Formats: sequence, C-alpha cells, structure tokens
Amino acid sequence: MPFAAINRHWERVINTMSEGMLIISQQGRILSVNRSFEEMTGYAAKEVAGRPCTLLACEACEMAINNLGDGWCKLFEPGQPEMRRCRCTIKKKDGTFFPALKNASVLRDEEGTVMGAVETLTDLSEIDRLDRKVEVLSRQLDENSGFGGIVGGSDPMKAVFAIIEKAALSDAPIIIFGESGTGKELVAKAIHEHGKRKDGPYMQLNCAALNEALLESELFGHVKGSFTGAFRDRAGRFEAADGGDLFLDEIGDIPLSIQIKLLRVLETRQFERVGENRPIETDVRIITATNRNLLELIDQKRFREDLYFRINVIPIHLPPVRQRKDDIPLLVNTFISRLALRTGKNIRGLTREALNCFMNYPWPGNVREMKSALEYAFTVVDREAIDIDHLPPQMLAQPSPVAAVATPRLADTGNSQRQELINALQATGGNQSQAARLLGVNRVTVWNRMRKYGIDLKREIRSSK
Ligand SMILES: Nc1ncnc2c1ncn2[C@@H]1O[C@H](COP(=O)(O)OP(=O)(O)OP(=O)(O)O)[C@@H](O)[C@H]1O
Repeated sequence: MPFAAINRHWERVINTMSEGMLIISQQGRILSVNRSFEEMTGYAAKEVAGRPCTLLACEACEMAINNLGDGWCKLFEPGQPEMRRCRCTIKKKDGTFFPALKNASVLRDEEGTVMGAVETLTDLSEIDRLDRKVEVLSRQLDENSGFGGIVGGSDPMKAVFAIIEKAALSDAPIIIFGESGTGKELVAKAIHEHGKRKDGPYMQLNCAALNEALLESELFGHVKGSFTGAFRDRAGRFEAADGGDLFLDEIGDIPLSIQIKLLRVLETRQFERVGENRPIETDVRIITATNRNLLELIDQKRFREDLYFRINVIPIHLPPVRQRKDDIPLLVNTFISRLALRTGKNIRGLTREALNCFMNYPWPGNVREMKSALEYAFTVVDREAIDIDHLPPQMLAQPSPVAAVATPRLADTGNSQRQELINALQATGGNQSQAARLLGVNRVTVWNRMRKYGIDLKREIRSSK
C-alpha cells in the first residue's frame, strides 16, 4: 500500500489498537483519545477533549510533579529522556482506578519545538489478577511453609514463626530486623493476616524511596494547595490504615524531622495533614523494618532514641540464609514448584552438583537472591533438572567478585559494602536494577547505598574501563 494511502487510514489504525492512547498539549490538555482509551476509562472522547490530563489522577505523574517544584510535567523538562515508561494507576470516570503500563513520548515539530506528548496505556488488571491467583495457588503449594508463604523449617525459623504468632495477636508495635532479602516484608504481611486487625486495612510504605516532603505527605496526607503540585486533598497512610496495620519499611532511613512527627503520632494517636492544623485521630498498629543498625544510627545522632524505644516493643530478628542452611533445600523446592506452575515448564529440581553449589554459596542477597538465581536458571535450562551451568555466573565464580566482598558481611564494614556495590555496578555496566538483582537487594537499597557512600556512577564505571 502506498504511504499516502496508509496515511488516510491512521484514524482506523489508532482505533484498532488495544492500548488506550491520548495526545496531550504541552499545557497538559487532552487533545485526542482513541477508542480503547474510552473503553478503559469510561470517558467518551468529547467529554475529555480540552480537559487537563490530571483528571486521570495518575499517581506516577503526581509524584513526579510533586518532586519537580515548579514545572508541571517531568516529560517536558529539558534534558529528560524523550520516552518514558512506568507502571501507574489511572482513575476512571466512575472514580475507580485500574493499574496500567504507561508509555509517554514527547512530540516535536520540524524545528524540534515541543508540541505536546502522546501516551499509551496498557490495562494491567488482568495480569494483576492472574498474578494474585498464582500467589494464592503458590501458597496452597507451600505445605511446609509457616505463615503467609514464609518458607522455613530450620530451628531459627521455627523460633521466628513462634514470635510472629504471638506478635500478630498483640497490638504492640513490632520491628523486624534482618538483612536485605530475608523476608521482612513477607513477615509484616503475615502478621497482619494473622492478627486482630486482619479485617482492617494493611498499608505499607518504603520510607527510603521518598524525599522528606513527599514522605511527610505520604504518611500524613496533605490539603489542596499546601505545596506546588498538591492539586487536591489527599489522605496519608496513617488515615488510610485506620483500624488496621501500617508497615513502614526502611525505618532507619527517615529524616529526623519526620521521626519527631512519627513519635508524636505514636504517643498521641493524632496527626495533622500537611497544610492543616486540624488533628485527626488514628487507630493504627505500626510494624517497622530495617536492615540497618539502629543503635549505631542513634550513636551517630541520626535516629532518635525515644522513637527507637517506641517502635522496638516486639523485635523480630530474621536470620540470613547462611545461618539457616538447613532451609536451602526446602526454599529451592518451593520456588521450583512455584516457577514450574507459573511458567508451565516441567522442571523438577537441582542436580546434586547444583544443590552443592546452593549449599556452599554465601547468599549475600538472601532469599531474594535465591529466587532470582532460580528464575535465571528457569530461563536457561533445557532439561528437567537444573545443573551448575544453568546457574547465574556470580554463583560459580570461586570466589565470585560479589560474593568475595560480600562474605565478610557479618562484620559488615561500610567499605566492604561500598566495594561490593561498585563491583556489581561495574559488572552490570552501571545498570542499577541489574546490580540490585546481582546483590539480591531491591533497587531502592542500591540507590540508597549509592547515596550513602557517595558513589558517582559515571566515575566508577569509567574507572573500570
Ligand atoms: N522465608 C521465605 N520464604 C519464601 N519467600 C521468601 C522468604 N524470605 C523472603 N522471601 C521472598 O524473597 C523476596 C524478598 O523478600 P522481602 O521483600 O520480604 O525481603 P526484605 O527483607 O523486606 O528485603 P529488603 O530489605 O531488601 O526490602 C520476596 O520475593 C519474598 O517473597
């Protein structure tokens, strides 16, 4: 078909797409949408034409706008990538939300001047539903697991299950200590599901992922106009978790100014939204977690002692995998069954050599790293048993560059952790997500450590070349 003829059919092409599509002006007004957008959101094209795209209340946009200060959309900031992709939630006409994958791209005229942007939306509701189903089925498979899919039969884990059971039934604050990847988030969720507040809400927040202003607003909410980007009143997690449990992950990373406010809520059960003086009552049980040494932070005056005593009523210590090697075969079998279910691959287990490798590896990234190693093996394996040549390279190197610096982690000096991170970043060409996988920590932890140790990505990567 000649190009001119294709051009005539663009409208039909766009309306045939299963993705929702919208074109916005540089001022954020919706100029045009396609048919799938109408179906996904419930808005007819003529209802949204000319209206601000903020009517979709995309939380990824709101976060970016809040972080920006004065600009309204990060996409149009000079120096930003031309194309962005993120997972977000979109508000429908009926006020409900759906999860979506959003691609956004800047549109320019011949001179390169920005004219607006095009965004596509993929509805992830069905994928999320299937993920939840797999999660439920996986849990049913976990006959040997303790609570909420937490796998472990070793003595240290039996002790942990016993504390979880008691802690769940109390209303006292709980703090979960453990290295990255030991299952702190899983334990927090299990406490909620087995506790007195299980029918109430469960909210969680990673305190390290947000800057000070955003963290305050996420915790306590804000009123419209209290800062640039506060387009509407918004409830914080304390309000949303009323009657339930609030899990604050990476509590050691919160700034001192927020620590004071947190202490006040714990003492008075009252807080105020940002930009408002009206106290709001809240009935929330706090569960916190950290992989940092809070006593050290107290010595360094970076964590308040009074807050430490408030949150540290029931401590739960999750042992690293290297201190519960008995659990390794059980963990491996569980994850293999789950992966087989998810991928439909008929993989039954590890060869003796591969199991030896699992038993001898120090697992610096704990269970998360083990899951990643098995996911890797599942993608490369071509027979029923996983052998050593299907394992990720860092498990095979003797000693691996990452494992070598990670092994003395018990004594964990800042230097070794810094070097471990630099090694991982260099090995992955500076890709923070891949480095996180390699270390078995999450991306926020990598980002935090880079900040903590002042690691300049460009310099470190360049110096390795
Ligand atoms: N005992 C366990 N049984 C089953 N799965 C586990 C266990 N421990 C951890 N996991 C899995 O490992 C991954 C990491 O767990 P989780 O996020 O709870 O760790 P974490 O200690 O909170 O890590 P971080 O401090 O890096 O946030 C998750 O996918 C979790 O489901």
